[in-house]
Amino acid sequence: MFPESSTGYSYEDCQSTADWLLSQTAVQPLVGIVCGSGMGGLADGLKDPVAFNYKDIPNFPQSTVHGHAGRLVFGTLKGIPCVCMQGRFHLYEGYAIQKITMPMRIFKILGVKTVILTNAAGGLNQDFKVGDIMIIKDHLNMPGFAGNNPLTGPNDERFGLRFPCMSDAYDRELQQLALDVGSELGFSDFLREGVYCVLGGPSFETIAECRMLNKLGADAVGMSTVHEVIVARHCGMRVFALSLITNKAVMDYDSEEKANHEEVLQTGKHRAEQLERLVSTIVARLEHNNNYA
Ligand SMILES: O=P(O)(O)O[C@H]1O[C@H](CO)[C@@H](O)[C@H]1O
Ligand SMILES: Nc1nc2[nH]cnc2c(=O)[nH]1
Repeated sequence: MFPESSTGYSYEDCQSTADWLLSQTAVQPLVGIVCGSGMGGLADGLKDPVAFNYKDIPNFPQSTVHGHAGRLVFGTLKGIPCVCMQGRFHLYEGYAIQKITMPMRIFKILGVKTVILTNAAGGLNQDFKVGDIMIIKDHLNMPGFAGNNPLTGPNDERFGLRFPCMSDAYDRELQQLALDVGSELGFSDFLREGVYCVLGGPSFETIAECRMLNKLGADAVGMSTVHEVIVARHCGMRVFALSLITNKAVMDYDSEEKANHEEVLQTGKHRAEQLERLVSTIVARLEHNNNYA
């Protein structure tokens, strides 16, 4: 059903990519950050950055989506060594799901303990507003229901278990930390919690689909993150993830609104500064609590 499902990268392929990166930079990252659509500015906060274009990194896929620069940036955030993906990969770009998620395994081999993922998402929860930041507490993996899971194929125990648990995918301590940090920064008015649903994309949802997803318990919908979370948890990294609500999912046949990628990128720009402060303060507190792992 998924012809490329066994053509993911081997442990040795991932190791050689990680070794190549470590031979080019002195930064040994403890935190890995993934920038969502229009949120590449998160990487601009890194001190003493060393950046690699994806096209120059052995085995790395290429970014093809506007708003995803396609660079891996190493540096420090408030003194903590970090690596940041300025651009991620999506199913709709045509990559096998194992390729989309391969950077998580590179993170693991590089020594990353905590992964922070961000995404742009449509708000299904009727209480959400454009510009809200939703702390992800759980997910609905729609491609996974259809058998497209990034762990499909032979399992290499050096990465993790054949049947990893996902009921604790989103670290509860980190969710609380984010709420605390958000409140201290005065962000409580636009900080939410909820369930993220991933679809394959690239078409946005119909009205009937949005209504269905909302009934199923999803608060936000997007086309990423969940695959990365599954692979990150499989290999034992802690995960924190958030969605920027860039548009309201259209739920009403009288609505004139139409989802579009330009609005998604614009909302990212508007919230860029607050997102950067939220993420960098969370990273700084990781050190304070000594809770990378
Ligand atoms: O999830 P990220 O990468 O933030 O991007 C989101 O924004 C794009 C649609 O505008 C889709 O790729 C969707 O997944
Ligand atoms: N699937 C999906 N992805 C998005 N990314 C940003 N907004 C949306 C949306 O409304 N739907």
